[in-house]
Amino acid sequence: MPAARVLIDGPSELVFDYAIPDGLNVQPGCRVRIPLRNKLSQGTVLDLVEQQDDLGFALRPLHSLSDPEPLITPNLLKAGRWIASYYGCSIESVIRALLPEAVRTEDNSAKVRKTVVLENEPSPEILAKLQKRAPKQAAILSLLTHAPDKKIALADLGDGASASVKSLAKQELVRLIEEEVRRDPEADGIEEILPDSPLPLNDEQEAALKVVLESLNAPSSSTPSSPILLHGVTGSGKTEVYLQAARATLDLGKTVLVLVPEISLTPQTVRRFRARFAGIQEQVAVLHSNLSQGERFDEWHRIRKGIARIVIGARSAVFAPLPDLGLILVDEEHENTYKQDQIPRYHGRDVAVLRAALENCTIVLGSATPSLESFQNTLEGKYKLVRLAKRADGQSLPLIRVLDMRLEKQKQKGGMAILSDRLRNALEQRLLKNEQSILFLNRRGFARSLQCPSCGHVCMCPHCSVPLTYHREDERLMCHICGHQAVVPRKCPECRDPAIALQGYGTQKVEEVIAKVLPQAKIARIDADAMRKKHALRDLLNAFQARKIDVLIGTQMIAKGLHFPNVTLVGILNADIGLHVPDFRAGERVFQLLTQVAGRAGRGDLEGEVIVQTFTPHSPSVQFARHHDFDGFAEQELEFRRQFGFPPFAHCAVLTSRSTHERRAEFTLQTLHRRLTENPPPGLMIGEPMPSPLVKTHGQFRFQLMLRSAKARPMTRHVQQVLQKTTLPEDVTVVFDMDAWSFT
Ligand SMILES: Nc1ncnc2c1ncn2[C@@H]1O[C@H](COP(=O)(O)OP(=O)(O)OP(=O)(O)O)[C@@H](O)[C@H]1O
Ligand SMILES: [Zn+2]
Ligand SMILES: [Zn+2]
Repeated sequence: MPAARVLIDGPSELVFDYAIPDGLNVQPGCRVRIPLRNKLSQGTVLDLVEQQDDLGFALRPLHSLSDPEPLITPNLLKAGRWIASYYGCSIESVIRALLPEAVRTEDNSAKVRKTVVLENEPSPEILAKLQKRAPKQAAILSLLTHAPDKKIALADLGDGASASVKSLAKQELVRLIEEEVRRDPEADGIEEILPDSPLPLNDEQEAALKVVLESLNAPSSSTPSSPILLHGVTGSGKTEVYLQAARATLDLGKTVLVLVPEISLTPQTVRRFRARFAGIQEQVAVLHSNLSQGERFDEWHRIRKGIARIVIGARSAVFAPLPDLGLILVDEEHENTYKQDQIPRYHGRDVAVLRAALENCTIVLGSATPSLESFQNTLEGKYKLVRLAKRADGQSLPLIRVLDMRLEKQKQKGGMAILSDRLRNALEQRLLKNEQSILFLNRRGFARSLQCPSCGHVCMCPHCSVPLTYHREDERLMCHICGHQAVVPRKCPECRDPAIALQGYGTQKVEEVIAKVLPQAKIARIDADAMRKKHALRDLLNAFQARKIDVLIGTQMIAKGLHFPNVTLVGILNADIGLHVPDFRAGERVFQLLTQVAGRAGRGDLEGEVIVQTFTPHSPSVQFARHHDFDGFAEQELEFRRQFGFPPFAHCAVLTSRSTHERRAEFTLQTLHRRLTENPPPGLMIGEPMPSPLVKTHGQFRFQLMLRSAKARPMTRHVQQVLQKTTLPEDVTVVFDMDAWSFT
């Protein structure tokens, strides 16, 4: 008689075996009710195990099944185990990701959503006090004051907001109510979508589709076909290839999973899927982050039953329980939003590749700027490479001009040098011709490097070839990889200019400047603040589409997948910023960003122009982007990565300790470092414990060290073993981030 090995819900990771009562069809992945101490609890069956005869006591029988069918399919359970061991996290945390809260809680029929309502406008004194003492509460209040109807769903405030809300409620500043919601996620202001039909493909698209179809039609008995990397320049019609591949998959009676970096930032992609499959609207499920619990529950079950046959969602949708999965599409596969920055810290694209292998289905990773990880996989023959080198509408890629802001700075004599004369003239011309412009402000990275405004010199680590980070508190420069330290130079080491200093300005400032030089222009701004209001982004993009706006100013948010035929000018104000952060992917990110942003120009009948303002005009990221030369960039960047032992030639993980108590956080990491170096697996490179670039956030001090190894598993295992053997002080949290994408 097999017994059921059950993982009990809850943070304590309890796993117990239970006997299976006669007549109960219990399988791995089933949700069950079990007796625990004196009450009934819920859990998930991880495995069926042989009951041992010599236990000396009888196992307690489990009580009942919560759902007659296993909620986690065998393949997803396998993926879950892989994630737990690869990323070094608990299987419980992975099950949480696999089964959304809405699906795990038993009473999911509730059609209510917990909503936070502003009860009393906070006085400036209270706000100031909160900003110091409880910044999270202050942030919630400021969100509420700007929200429509002064209310926001609790779920939209993100993980861990409950405590802050509770405390705000105690101060009678907010109220938590349960709001009735409609269960139709579409009912909420989605505009009418006109159906469209497939476009005749051009030769390149045809060839790309053929590769996908070959994989789709491969007999299921054969070995799984390799993942396909679709490298298509901006505007080359990748989406059309996705759409036709999706259609072919449905025709085979199979289902389709579409992953996008973020639903709200890729409205046009979502809209095109809806439009193409409009006749079978109910077959498309879009997993927004703002679904209520009830909606999420409904969608999840619609997917599991095979009613929804196309699922579009961000990272976590990789766990959507689609039956008969035939095709996974990962759009903008290079995007770092695919990496989850909370436990379990999985990478959505990598899990998608794993899932495709387990389900023996086709997977396409698409991008105009593929990650070097994926690209290297094509060079090693693990992935197939398919290319779309031309724009679908026959237009050429936009002309990119690089403007040396060091000269501009001299001309403008000590000013902030936000807008060059060249860019200003170009904007004026567009206004005269009634064409539109996008101005892009790079805001990545708060941890600033030191750059000379006169000659563009950046202070670099002599050992690691990454920029040194400036620590204001103690006026030091520090390398976050090896620990090298230097004093802040009084003069630029290159040109002797004493003005070497931090630069930084925001979208608001840009808006001011533009309004001054182009008083007649209609200007709008998209940034994190503007995004907060529901539908604000969509409304703004619609207004831009309708040409009610001349100049759109924005940050990273406008870099992705937008298609506006009347945009003929894109200005990139400060191409450098992201270049000088202490992150070996900095160059890659800047290249991606410049290419993607430039790709927003000239997507209609009119030719596009891109002006890139930079203090380092000769940096490879800028130059290769300017020449639309992905291969050139990849070759040089891969050489650098290989030489210094960075991904894709090694796995890179970060171990972080944090505490409100600075010394204890530091001491803990030093202890861990000592133990890690005691008998490391061969090939493991262990960095020095260092303050994080963001040393103090949310009142916590953070220290980190970087680990690298060509082999992933031995590294994760070694760290887990050391962590298990080490008793951490109560007020210190230690986080292990495998395949880290953020080093701040
Ligand atoms: N075969 C085709 N014939 C005519 N027009 C096409 C064809 N394929 C795509 N297009 C059009 O070309 C434009 C750009 O295509 P699409 O947005 O799919 O490109 P993309 O590669 O996804 O771009 P990006 O990476 O920049 O988001 C769209 O307006 C699309 O309708
Ligand atoms: Zn200088
Ligand atoms: Zn260094």
